[in-house]
This record gives sequence, C-alpha cells and structure tokens, in this order.
Amino acid sequence: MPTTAFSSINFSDITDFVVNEGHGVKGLSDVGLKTLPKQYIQPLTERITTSTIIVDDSIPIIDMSNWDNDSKIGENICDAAEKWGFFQIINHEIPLEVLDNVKAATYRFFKQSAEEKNKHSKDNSCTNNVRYGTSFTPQAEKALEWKDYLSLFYASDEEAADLWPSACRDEALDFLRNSDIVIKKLLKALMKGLNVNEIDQTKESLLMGSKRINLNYYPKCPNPELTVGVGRHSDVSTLTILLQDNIGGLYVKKLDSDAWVHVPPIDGAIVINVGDALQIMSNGKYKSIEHRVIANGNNNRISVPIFVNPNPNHLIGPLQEVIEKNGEKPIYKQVLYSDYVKHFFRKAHDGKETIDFAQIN
Ligand SMILES: COc1cc(/C=C/C(=O)SCCNC(=O)CCNC(=O)[C@H](O)C(C)(C)COP(=O)(O)OP(=O)(O)OC[C@H]2O[C@@H](n3cnc4c(N)ncnc43)[C@H](O)[C@@H]2OP(=O)(O)O)ccc1O
Ligand SMILES: O=C(O)CCC(=O)C(=O)O
Ligand SMILES: [Fe+2]
Repeated sequence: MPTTAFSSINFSDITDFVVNEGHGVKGLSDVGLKTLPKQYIQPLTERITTSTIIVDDSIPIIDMSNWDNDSKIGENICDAAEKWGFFQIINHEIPLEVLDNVKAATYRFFKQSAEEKNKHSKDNSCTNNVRYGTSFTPQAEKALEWKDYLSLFYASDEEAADLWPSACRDEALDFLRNSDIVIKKLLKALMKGLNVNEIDQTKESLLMGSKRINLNYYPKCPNPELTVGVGRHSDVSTLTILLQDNIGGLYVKKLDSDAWVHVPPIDGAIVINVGDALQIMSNGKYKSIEHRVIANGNNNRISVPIFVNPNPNHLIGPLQEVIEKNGEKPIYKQVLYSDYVKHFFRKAHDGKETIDFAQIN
C-alpha cells in the first residue's frame, strides 16, 4: 500500500506522489481513484477516436516454423517491414514458458512497495542502466501518460547479476537470451532484402550492438478515454521484439493514411516492429511506424519490449550497400546513435518527429 494516505493526496501533490515518491500510476490505481487527475488529461488531438480506427485490415502474421526450407518467409518479413513496419510472428521457437515467466516477473516487480521500486528511479539508481519510472519524460510532457516502467539496459551478465532487481532479473535475462536466434533470423532476412548478404561483426554491432528490455505496467485507469497509455511515437531501435499480454490496446498507424489498426493479442505470438535506426539504415525502405497504447478502464495490462539497437557509439546512416548497389540517393545523414537516442528521450512523445534529427534537409 502507498505510504501516503489517499485522503492526503490533493491534485497538486499528484506529480510528487506518482513521479517523485515512486508510487507510479499503479499507486493511484491501487487507491481506487475515481476521477482522472488533470495532469493526465490529453489534448483531444492525442486521444484515439473510433472514427480513425479501421477494423477491416490488420498487420501480417508470419509463421516462422518452416524457416529452414521456405525462402518465402524471409520475403514476407521484408514485405511486412516495407508495407506495415509491424508484424506478428508465431512458431518463433522462444519457449512459451520463457514468455510466461517474464510476464509473471513483470507483475512481481510492480507489486512491490513504492519504496522498493523507487530504489531504481533516475535519482536513486546507482546506475544509468537500470531505471524505474512513470510516463515517458514527465519533465518535458504537457500531459502525463498512464504507464509505469522498468528499463534495463543490457551491458553484461555480471552487471545484470549485480544491479538488476532480483524480482525480475533472471526472467528478463532469459527472455533476452532466448530471443537472440529469432532476432538474427529477422535481421538476416531484412538485410537480404537490402542486398546485404553477409552480417559480419561490424554489421552485427551496428544492427544489434546493444539491447534494452523494458517492463511496462499499465494499471486500470479511471476515465481511460481522456488519457493515453503511451502516446504516438516510433521506436528508436533497429527492431523491437514486443511481448504483450491478452488485454489488447496497442494501435499501429496504417502507412500513408490517418487510420489506426489494432494489434490483436495472439497467445504465444511476438509483435515485431521496425525502429527508426533501421528506417535510416535502409534509406527509408523499411518503415518505423507510429504506434500508441490506449488506457484501459477495466483491466491492468503489461507488455515487455526488447529494443534491439545499434551500439551507442556507432554512426548510423543509410548503409553503403543500399546506396552503392541499389544506386540510391541518401535521404538521411550519418548521426551518432547515442545522440539520436538522447534527442528522443529529452522530449515528449511526438509521433515521427525524432527522425527529423537525421533527415537531410
Ligand atoms: C520509457 O518509455 C518509453 C520508452 C521507449 C523506448 C523506445 C526505444 O526505442 S528504447 C531504445 C533505446 N536505445 C538505447 O538504449 C540505445 C543505447 N543507449 C544509449 O545510447 C544510452 O544509454 C542513452 C539512452 C542515450 C543514455 O545515455 P546517457 O549517457 O546515460 O545519457 P543520459 O544523459 O543519462 O540520458 C539522456 C536523457 O535520456 C533520459 N533517459 C535515459 N535512459 C532512459 C530510459 N531508459 N527511459 C527514459 N528516459 C531515459 C535521461 O533521463 C536523459 O534525460 P534528461 O532530461 O535527464 O537529460 C518508447 C516508448 C516509451 O513510452
Ligand atoms: O505496450 C505496448 O504494447 C507497446 C509499448 C511501446 O510502444 C514501447 O514501449 O515502445
Ligand atoms: Fe514503442
């Protein structure tokens, strides 16, 4: 239970209670708040409306089971990355037990007291690689988002053993380890689609030289129609490997339209999306698509994305092969990946605007 009595929280203390004391939005939800605090009310333009949702279309579902014998699977992956930037994979060989365990570990971490979780906040954590927080960048946001998170940057097994919270450490590491084979298959197919036939060590470090796993917790929300779980954004990763539970609420923007498409939960499936780094490296061929998560008035929801990223010290830009072999004119410049990510983290979610940072004017 929160250490601050509910009766003593007034609206001006909300940010203090949620952000600074580390109760998160889960703390607000747990005390049975009946009305959404004004800090969470999003402008109308940021709320999803039924008129913009289309139900007669959906992102592709790709069955990976015959990967070794069917080259069509690789082609379907490239096609989905070009036309949707999002797809789901089934029969991906990540054991279902690993997925169930990391979901249980997410609940276990967030069930802890605010005091325990807040040991990992930006101000209290002894490392930048472990961060518990709420919303996205509260200090830069006009309206807060209804989500708490734990973000774990993977540096080494030793560091994780020492610094990651024990409530979820082993399960998060297990999900990371078990996702490696499928990540390599996806990147191999996507590179082939760009005429890059070999992923040597340098390319591997460029494409997947760092990984971050986030545990996201979206508690039940009063007045979910007035706020968002996560606002419109694209990921800054190369690829994101997203595990969602069975509640639903993730929406993806359909390419070249203003329509939004729901990503239906499928038992055992993993959602894959292209991030900005891959859009840049592919010179715009693969699309890093805007997505958002709605808040839910009836259920808690969790999700566990693994962000597969370039090594932060790499310069990223359109791949040489894409420019030379395919004879394309680069539409993005070379930028230091850690500068790109810092730019993303220092502002509120703003749709696809982060990529302007790398655009050639
Ligand atoms: C949280 O809700 C989210 C998250 C997302 C994430 C989507 C992604 O695609 S994450 C992929 C991220 N990529 C990497 O992690 C690449 C490798 N990492 C790095 O390059 C660096 O670790 C770094 C992230 C750039 C941080 O470097 P550092 O030198 O430590 O720089 P700082 O000055 O400490 O941080 C810069 C700035 O970012 C804020 N920040 C850092 N880490 C996080 C984090 N995990 N979550 C949120 N914010 C973070 C930090 O506070 C600094 O801001 P200031 O205002 O304090 O200057 C998608 C959607 C979501 O809702
Ligand atoms: O919760 C989800 O389904 C998606 C979360 C997301 O987009 C993110 O963490 O980047
Ligand atoms: Fe995302």
